Amino acid sequence: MAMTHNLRLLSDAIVVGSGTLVNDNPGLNARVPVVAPLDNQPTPIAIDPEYKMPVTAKLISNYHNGIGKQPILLAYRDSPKNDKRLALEESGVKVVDILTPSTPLNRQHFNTLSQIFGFTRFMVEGGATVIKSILAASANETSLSDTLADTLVVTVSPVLIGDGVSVVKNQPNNSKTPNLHHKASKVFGKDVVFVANFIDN
Ligand SMILES: NC(=O)C1=CN([C@@H]2O[C@H](COP(=O)(O)OP(=O)(O)OC[C@H]3O[C@@H](n4cnc5c(N)ncnc54)[C@H](OP(=O)(O)O)[C@@H]3O)[C@@H](O)[C@H]2O)C=CC1
Ligand SMILES: Nc1nc(O)c(N)c(N[C@@H]2O[C@H](COP(=O)(O)O)[C@@H](O)[C@H]2O)n1
Repeated sequence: MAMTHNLRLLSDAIVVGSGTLVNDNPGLNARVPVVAPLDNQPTPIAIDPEYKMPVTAKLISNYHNGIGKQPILLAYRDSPKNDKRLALEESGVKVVDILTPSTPLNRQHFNTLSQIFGFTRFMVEGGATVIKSILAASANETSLSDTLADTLVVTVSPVLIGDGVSVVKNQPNNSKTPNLHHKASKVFGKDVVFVANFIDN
């Protein structure tokens, strides 16, 4: 986890899907091991078009406690301005309507976030659904200079969890599996971390 927190510190924004948000209630701030200064914290971004984020979410309390940046929630264009959305906005969540139903996360979404907020370094933490769409978008890019994602970091822990979660199976239609170039492997405690770059198909 120390490595994860250092990666967070190197990022402008940390992206997770609503599944991770609801299951884990993550903080997504950089704690290395103590909380890094607010100016250096990444902005948490939740892809949460159904407004599943509870107003008690750690992302929100971290913001109010000065240990995390203002959280951003990505919703659909023309999303309803319903009571839940208003409650989240009143709690301090910045809602950005840039998603389109049935459209996986893609370069355009990141370009828009860069234009609005000036982010250039995104770290996509999970979960499987979001990572699958990033891998698919990266595999379908035409050249290395265009690749949406540039680095994949995989941690393998010595824990058996049954079938686990497949990241590249059941990719969206017409998408390829990205080509990867092994960059480095390192043991951290009991975990092995693999780092790979995306290369041209
Ligand atoms: N081991 C690790 O390092 C990590 C593990 N995880 C684990 O992953 C699990 C969650 O994974 P998973 O269930 O796949 O969920 P995700 O966290 O990937 O979230 C998926 C949800 O995000 C929303 N979403 C994603 N892309 C789009 C899009 N383009 N447009 C609209 N909505 C979108 C949808 O929300 P909706 O359905 O609300 O419309 C979708 O169901 C958690 O249990 C967590 O513990 C997570 C992070 C790291
Ligand atoms: N990127 C990443 N690498 C790991 O090795 C991990 N174990 C995780 N875990 C995810 O981090 C989230 C919790 O964050 P906070 O500690 O609450 O800030 C949670 O979503 C885990 O799934 N991520």
